[in-house]
Amino acid sequence: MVVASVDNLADERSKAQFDVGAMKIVWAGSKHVFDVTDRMARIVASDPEFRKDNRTTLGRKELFKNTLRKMAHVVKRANELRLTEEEASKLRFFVDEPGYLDLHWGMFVPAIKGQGTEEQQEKWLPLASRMEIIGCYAQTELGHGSNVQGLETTATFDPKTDEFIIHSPSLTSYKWWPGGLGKVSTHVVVYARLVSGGQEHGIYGFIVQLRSLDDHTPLPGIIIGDIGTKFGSGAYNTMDNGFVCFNRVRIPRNHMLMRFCQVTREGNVCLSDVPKQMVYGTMVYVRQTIVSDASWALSRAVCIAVRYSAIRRQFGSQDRGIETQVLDYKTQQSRLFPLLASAYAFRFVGEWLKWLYADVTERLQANDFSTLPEAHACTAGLKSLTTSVTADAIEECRKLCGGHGYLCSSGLPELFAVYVPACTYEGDNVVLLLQVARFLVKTVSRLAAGKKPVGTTTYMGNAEHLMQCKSSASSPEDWLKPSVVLEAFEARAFRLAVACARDISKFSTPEAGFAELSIDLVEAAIAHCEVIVVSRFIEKVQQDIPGDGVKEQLQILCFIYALHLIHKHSGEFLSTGCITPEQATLANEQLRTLYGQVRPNAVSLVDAFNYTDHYLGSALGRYDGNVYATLYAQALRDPLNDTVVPDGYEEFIRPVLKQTMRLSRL
Ligand SMILES: CCCCCCCC/C=C\CCC/C=C/C(=O)SCCNC(=O)CCNC(=O)[C@H](O)C(C)(C)COP(=O)(O)OP(=O)(O)OC[C@H]1O[C@@H](n2cnc3c(N)ncnc32)[C@H](O)[C@@H]1OP(=O)(O)O
Ligand SMILES: Cc1cc2nc3c(=O)[nH]c(=O)nc-3n(C[C@H](O)[C@H](O)[C@H](O)COP(=O)(O)OP(=O)(O)OC[C@H]3O[C@@H](n4cnc5c(N)ncnc54)[C@H](O)[C@@H]3O)c2cc1C
Repeated sequence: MVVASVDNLADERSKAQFDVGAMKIVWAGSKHVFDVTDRMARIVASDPEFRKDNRTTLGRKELFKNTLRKMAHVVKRANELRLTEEEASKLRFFVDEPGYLDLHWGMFVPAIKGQGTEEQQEKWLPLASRMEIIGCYAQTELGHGSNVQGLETTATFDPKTDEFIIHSPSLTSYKWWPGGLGKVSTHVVVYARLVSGGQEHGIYGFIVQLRSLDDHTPLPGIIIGDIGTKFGSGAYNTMDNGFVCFNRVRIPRNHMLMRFCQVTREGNVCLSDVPKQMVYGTMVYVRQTIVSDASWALSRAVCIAVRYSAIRRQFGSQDRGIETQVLDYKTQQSRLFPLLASAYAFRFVGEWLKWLYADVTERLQANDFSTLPEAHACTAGLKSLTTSVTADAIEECRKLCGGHGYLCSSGLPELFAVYVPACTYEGDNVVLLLQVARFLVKTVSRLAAGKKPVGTTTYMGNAEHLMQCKSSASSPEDWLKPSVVLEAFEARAFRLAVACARDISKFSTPEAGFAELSIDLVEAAIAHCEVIVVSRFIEKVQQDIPGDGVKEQLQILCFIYALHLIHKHSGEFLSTGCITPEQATLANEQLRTLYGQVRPNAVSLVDAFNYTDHYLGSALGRYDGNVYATLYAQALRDPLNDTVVPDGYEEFIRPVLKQTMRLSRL
């Protein structure tokens, strides 16, 4: 059935004022990445084994088995097609189903690469890459997640046998949450308190075998299982997040990951000459990948909401003529276009963070640890900012799709349920922002001592100016000047950080001040992270960007991103005196103009994400716009529509009707 809605998207596409193909390359990062991504997405989309439209209707056991089947198929296809690591990881990505492979490749392997000695890497990495063992990452316990130093699991060295004894001393010490642990993994990197010679030496990673490689039963001393059903239908329930209790489980000494700390045959603990925080390296790595993933999740939700908003018509017609596309309503634009702009902003900051991470890793390998605090602050802060915004944005996109957004066939409820734990895992977002705040307060106090700030805090070196400057914006157009925008963001962030540092010093101890002012500190941390995102976006749009009109569109999105934040945080921009109420009004006026400019390009800007209908998984976001027929077809496929008269009629409907009839006769 061809319906009028299909034409809507073709019309929209014909209005584009830029080269969509060139934008696709910018979004992907390079022609090479585009080609790989496109090919892998199509392989997944065309393979019936990777069907996912029934996920929300399956019970937990069926759902999990279905995931196991898909994961096995991923491994088989990757081998058959002789995929490179880059290709295989894209293939897994487009399968779009959380499963043990994510933790095996995303955390177990990186933990060994980052924390293992060369010898240990030589032993374990080939086993892991051939998938002769399946691994996961167990740090969190029932009683402690955020507070890593509070972990209770012990790894006690026994010099008599040259082994570590891994032990869970209490219920609260059971490992709890690790993905892949519950039912699948054969091995785990466990984080535990190292004890040797009766003394504690801090938290380190240990490789422990969990299950027999012959029949998959748990090894002696190990009690293990799944922690139970999680939020949402389908969603993260494809993953076997698990618990494990270790009852004095013995492992060879060389199963401790010893890159940064060695325990000798005699039980002596030798720390290498590196900061102890290097043990947290896997978290830094994963946080960096989570920032990149945020732009994918956000762009996916935005793609659905933009396309549907172009299809959906409400009101505005006289005598039953054609109604207005909801995308034309300014209120819809003001909710949707900042999210579209944020998707691009996060994509670029994610790419930059990848670069930063690679740069820091290179320095660490050369024993230069100077950039470690900044890498920690950037990954923690941007992970927090981008995941919080993305989770809220997915929910906003659901509302932007009206009632149909609430249907599982819109793809949005499941996307939200899968995505929202990103605000918690790899570090609770508030806890991580407090880490950024700690870094900022330190930077401010170093400034006072005459030290020059570097990296993303370089702007703070301009302290005197940032404390005094008043924005020069005197027309809406002035808000299109990068220097005007940047100055406002930098001044707000700096003034908030300085106020926190000043107020902390009024308390009896810095710790007391930090605890009492933590609400302000979190706001200062967000403001600093927004400086990073805005300045990276501005940097991006100042580069040469090939393709007709591509740069112009990105400039529009960049200013939408910045100006919507000024609007959102106007209280802070005003109270810190960075802008006046009149300038805030001018910024808003400019924002409205920019919405008008993005409007004709909106559908093409989401087409540039190059998502397949399989990946989107949404009746509302289909490329061809055939929304209503698809909604109807999917409704008919619902298990409840298998029969016309429902199961339960005889037992539960008929007696009620009969009873009602009896009553009405009385
Ligand atoms: C579909 C395909 C997907 C593919 C992607 C695959 C990836 C899979 C993605 C998702 C699946 C979900 C998997 C989830 C896994 C997990 O959740 S694992 C568990 C993660 N847990 C956490 O993140 C815990 C959070 N807590 C901490 O990180 C720390 O405890 C802390 C909050 C940072 C506090 O640490 P601590 O108490 O030791 O520290 P402080 O006293 O506050 O600080 C001491 C100094 O150390 C500095 N510091 C802290 N952390 C780091 C670090 N990571 N790197 C460098 N430096 C660090 C801190 O700033 C202090 O410095 P200072 O003294 O100079 O101020
Ligand atoms: C889907 C999912 C997958 C996961 N996968 C893994 C995995 O593979 N491996 C693994 O080891 N772990 C995993 N985790 C666990 C995850 O890392 C932790 O849940 C996370 O680190 C948060 O810790 P928590 O649960 O202890 O939260 P808590 O720290 O208990 O947080 C509870 C509340 O307290 C607040 N809070 C805590 N400390 C402070 C503070 N200092 N100041 C102010 N507020 C504070 C938080 O903001 C939050 O609001 C996973 C979790 C989820 C949800």
